[in-house]
Amino acid sequence: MMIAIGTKNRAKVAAVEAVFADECDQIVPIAVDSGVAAQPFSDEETRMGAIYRAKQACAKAQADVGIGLEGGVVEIDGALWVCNWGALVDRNGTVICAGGARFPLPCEVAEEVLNGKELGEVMDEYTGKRNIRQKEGAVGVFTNGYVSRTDMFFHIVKLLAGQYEFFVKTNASRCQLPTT
Ligand SMILES: O=P(O)(O)OP(=O)(O)OP(=O)(O)OC[C@H]1O[C@@H](n2cnc3c(O)ncnc32)[C@H](O)[C@@H]1O
Repeated sequence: MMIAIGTKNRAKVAAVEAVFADECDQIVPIAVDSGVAAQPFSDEETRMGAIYRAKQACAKAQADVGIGLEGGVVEIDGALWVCNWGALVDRNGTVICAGGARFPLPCEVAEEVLNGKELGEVMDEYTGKRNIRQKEGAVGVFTNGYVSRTDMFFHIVKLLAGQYEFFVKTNASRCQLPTT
């Protein structure tokens, strides 16, 4: 099985490799568009970005499975929270999604993002380090190193892998509520 990941971000690639390395022949990181804003601002936009990345990666690499991982922010009760989503697609049109960790951003970071800066850029300024988005991530910084961005995406990728295995094994139908 060949898996394409819709990113070259090392924190994301490491998470996919940790889950799938033993099970597939090839894992190919490939740069693709997310199809959404560089800084997604809702769960829906972030999830759509993950799906778009997964589909693009699968098609571009002619892989069996494509995986997309996307980070975004969402406003909850007057605060700005980081949200994370993942998607797995296959050549038959199967689409599996999973949401991951959420945590609130400190005021000074949230304000910069609300003023139009990307979180990755703000995190580099805040920490005085470079490329935090490919390393511990905001989650690593604000959990004092307890949970890295790779740990966080590792959990999402396991949710994707497990759901996909269950879906293939049981051919279970997934719920699609009628839209009003
Ligand atoms: O290379 P790609 O795959 O594009 O990864 P990215 O980190 O640049 O892009 P995402 O689409 O995952 O995230 C959207 C924006 O939010 C930022 N972001 C999200 N989660 C983050 C985290 O935990 N740490 C730092 N930046 C984060 C990220 O850097 C982007 O500016």
